[in-house]
Amino acid sequence: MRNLSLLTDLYEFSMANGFQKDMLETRATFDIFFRKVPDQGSFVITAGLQQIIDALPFSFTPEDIDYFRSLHLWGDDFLDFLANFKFDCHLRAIPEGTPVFPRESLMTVEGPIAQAQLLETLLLTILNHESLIATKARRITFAAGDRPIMEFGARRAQGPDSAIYGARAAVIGGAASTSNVLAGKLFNVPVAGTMAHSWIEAYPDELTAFRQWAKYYPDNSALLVDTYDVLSSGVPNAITVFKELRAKGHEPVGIRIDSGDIASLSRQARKLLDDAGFPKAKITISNALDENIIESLLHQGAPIDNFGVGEKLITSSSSPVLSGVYKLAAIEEDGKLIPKIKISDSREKVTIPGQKQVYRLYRHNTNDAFADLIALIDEPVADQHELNAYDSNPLSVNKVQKLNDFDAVPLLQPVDLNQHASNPLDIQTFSKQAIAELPDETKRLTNPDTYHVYMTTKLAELQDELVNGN
Ligand SMILES: Nc1ncnc2c1ncn2[C@@H]1O[C@H](COP(=O)(O)OP(=O)(O)OP(=O)(O)O)[C@@H](O)[C@H]1O
Ligand SMILES: O=P(O)(O)OC[C@H]1O[C@H](OP(=O)(O)OP(=O)(O)O)[C@H](O)[C@@H]1O
Ligand SMILES: O=C(O)c1cccnc1
Repeated sequence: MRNLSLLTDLYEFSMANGFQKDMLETRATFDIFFRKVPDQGSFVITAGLQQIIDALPFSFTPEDIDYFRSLHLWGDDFLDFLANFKFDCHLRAIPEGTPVFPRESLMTVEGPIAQAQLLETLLLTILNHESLIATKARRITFAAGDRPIMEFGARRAQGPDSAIYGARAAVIGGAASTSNVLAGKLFNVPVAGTMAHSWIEAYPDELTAFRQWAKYYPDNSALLVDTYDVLSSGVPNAITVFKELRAKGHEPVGIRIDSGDIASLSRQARKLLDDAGFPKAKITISNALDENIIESLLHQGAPIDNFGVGEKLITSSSSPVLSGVYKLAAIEEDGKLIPKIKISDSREKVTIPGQKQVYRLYRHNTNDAFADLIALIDEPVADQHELNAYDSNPLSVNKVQKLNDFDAVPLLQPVDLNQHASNPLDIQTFSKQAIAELPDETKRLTNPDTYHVYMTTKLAELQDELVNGN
């Protein structure tokens, strides 16, 4: 694992330098949350916790300290502090794969303020990226239904890290496999793929190219049929090779189409394959696919079995930013954590103060989640079945709601920095279960219904008090 301790903005060090002088032992709590869901969806799939665990505890090497010294920004006392500090931050996080909603904390950091401040950029870059791609993958796999999505994006990702961790996040969000071999090795997820046009172009003709492929991969013969002409050349040549394979006792896998009008080509290719006696040969489609094109193709009745999805998934190109933020929620005074708030010009940006817990509320004795609730950490929410709740969205008109007959399950859990990494496919399974618990109206891709995130009365009053008292 690379040392990512310096992957932070300069101002974090500048602040830590001052904190080290003014409040060395003072502890603080920071929250990570976001305000807007990409693609106007209703929820984000959280991902990236494992990479944060891998990057911690952070520390600085003698070379790092030499580099800091060369900047001539800070004195020896701060450089000694950086060289010698013992990591003492405690993280709580909502597990990877969980659907999460605006304004609720996905992660909290509690620790000496100079250390906790230094974590901001690193935690955000990891969580924002992986959660963004897991969320996009969830949208794409939702559109595809039970048809597998192969993640094909490495070549179009914004650099190697986005390709590698994006592939992991794509699997968390629902992709069945990745074409990225390094991601396959690092995260123990399935790798899969077909062939490129270069394979076909390299041989004297398409039939020879298909035959050679079938010779080397008799049981993995997904042939790319659109190099010359799908219907007059690609599919007929594939059928010829499929017949030869079957004569030798191998069942062909199928074809891939990567251009043209996919609905019409897949329909005609299906008929040719069926008529030739290959109803089980699968049709894989690729070419700048996303959830909208996939929905449209399926709506057009295109007989597609698998989708290969690259650039629009790995870059989340339609909505390429998840703006998770890191905000101070409490700071120690006289041995107690005192809630803090950020009030800004825009009501939307007022933060929720204090050390908190996030609960998923289920209708009593069911797995039907209907809302989330943010509470102060020491409120006994899990024992209650009735309460007055305040919408955490400052723009909401129906501020107060009476909630009753619910079970509350806490979502933020302590993070063990030594915890064993889970397989992304297991996280995917967990994620699907957690999504299944949400109301169907909140899951549709277009104009999903709002899933409410409430605050307890105590928390709402605290927020009001701090807004009015400042
Ligand atoms: N029937 C269809 N309905 C909706 N979208 C389609 C359909 N057929 C293809 N598409 C999508 O339309 C977009 C453009 O397709 P087109 O074949 O013109 O792509 P292209 O990139 O120009 O082709 P090529 O890869 O040959 O250069 C792609 O994103 C493709 O997935
Ligand atoms: O379109 P994506 O969703 O990113 O899927 C991956 C693309 O990568 C390959 O294209 P290639 O690099 O050969 O370029 P092409 O667009 O000319 O096919 C493949 O044939 C897909 O079209
Ligand atoms: O295996 C494939 O078919 C593949 C892999 C990456 C990009 N495009 C296609």
